[in-house]
Amino acid sequence: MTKILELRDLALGYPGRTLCQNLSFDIESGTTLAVLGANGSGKSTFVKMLLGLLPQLSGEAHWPQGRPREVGYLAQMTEFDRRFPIRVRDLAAMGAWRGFGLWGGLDKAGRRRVAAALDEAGVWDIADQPLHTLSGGQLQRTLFARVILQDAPLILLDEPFAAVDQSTEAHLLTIIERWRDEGRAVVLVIHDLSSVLDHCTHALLLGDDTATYGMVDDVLTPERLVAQKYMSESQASWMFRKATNPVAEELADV
Ligand SMILES: Nc1ncnc2c1ncn2[C@@H]1O[C@H](COP(=O)(O)OP(=O)(O)OP(=O)(O)O)[C@@H](O)[C@H]1O
Repeated sequence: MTKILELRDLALGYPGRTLCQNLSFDIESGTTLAVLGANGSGKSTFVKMLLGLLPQLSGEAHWPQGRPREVGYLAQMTEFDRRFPIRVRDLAAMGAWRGFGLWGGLDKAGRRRVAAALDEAGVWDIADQPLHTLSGGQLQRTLFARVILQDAPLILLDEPFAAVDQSTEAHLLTIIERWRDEGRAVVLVIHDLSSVLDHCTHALLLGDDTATYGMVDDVLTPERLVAQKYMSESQASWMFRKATNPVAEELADV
């Protein structure tokens, strides 16, 4: 595994408002980091800091291999204006703009890459549809195709499953797993604990002025989730009974 980013004693927030501090860990290639926490705990702030849109309040963020030319990014869907008058294939192709420049056109190889990304994301059949006609799930798949085309070593996804159904979520999770298998690092803000337990390697749990980082199974214990007010005791006992009891899981799937 290669270190992509080293965070040391980092404090996050805004002038006059610290959200969390003492963040010290590495983000490495071939890992999937789930960022969890209650609303307002600073998850999007953390992602925006990684993206370089916000400075940290203090501490250091160091890129041992140099800052990558491209960081893949998917913003929260609520930040996206789908009235933009372009088609599915044009939005996806924006992920490959470095290959053809801001004002240039795609060559044959570029068009093939766009088609392959749309196909992998499951939106090839609607490639010519304008954005305003898409459902939430179709738009999210198109945005995933754009991230595929960014071909970045670090990929940041802010609530990628917020407006999608179960089968779309399962499909998008396979793309995230491929990214990890290819040695990319994926950081995703996510609320669904069962997806975190099944698909992520590491977790960062943000709470009131606290942050816990580690392997998923070490961080997401029922006791900690309750202590950090992420869920109530009854929710935690239901959740973990389901996650650790295969018979209950099978019954839940019927
Ligand atoms: N530009 C800003 N200036 C000052 N405070 C901000 C700014 N942007 C966000 N905040 C505050 O910082 C806190 C954390 O916001 P953030 O969006 O990172 O939370 P979050 O964990 O992603 O929340 P959610 O789950 O609701 O998306 C919130 O209280 C928010 O109001």
